[in-house]
Amino acid sequence: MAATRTFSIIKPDATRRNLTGAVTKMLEEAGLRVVASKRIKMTREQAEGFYGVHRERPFFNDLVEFMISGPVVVQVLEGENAVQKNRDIMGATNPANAEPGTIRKELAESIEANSVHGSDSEENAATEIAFFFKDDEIVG
Ligand SMILES: Nc1ncnc2c1ncn2[C@@H]1O[C@H](COP(=O)(O)OP(=O)(O)OP(=O)(O)O)[C@@H](O)[C@H]1O
Repeated sequence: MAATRTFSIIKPDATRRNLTGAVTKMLEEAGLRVVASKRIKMTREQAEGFYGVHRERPFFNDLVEFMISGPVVVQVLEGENAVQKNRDIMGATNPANAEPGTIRKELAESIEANSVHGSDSEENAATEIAFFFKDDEIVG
């Protein structure tokens, strides 16, 4: 099967606790290759745009504040079935419900401060990658 791509964010709770390496190691051990990576401070406009689908949810404002509360690492991941592989290693949104061995079970703090984001479809992955990366920043 051909390699596909997904988009990942290492969230501020993880960068704050120096877990960028630990998260990346778990992604790599799950069979994903990091083909682009940069550490950025998201602007409010970026966070609101990125999470626009959640605009009407009660947790939207807190989520935006959290995502701009510190640096994040945005990444493009490549591998066979990359979207699903990443969702599997991330674990459930709420770390309390996540399987042992997943990033959120092992490393996350709470349902909001849950250490990672990962695209939920190939279509969204393409949109999210284009939101943060130019084509020539991705080196497969
Ligand atoms: N009930 C909630 N309270 C606070 N924050 C929440 C809640 N539900 C979701 N979030 C936050 O919003 C993000 C997006 O929610 P979504 O339902 O899309 O979860 P997800 O698909 O597992 O996570 P992500 O989109 O970040 O990969 C979650 O990762 C989490 O940080």
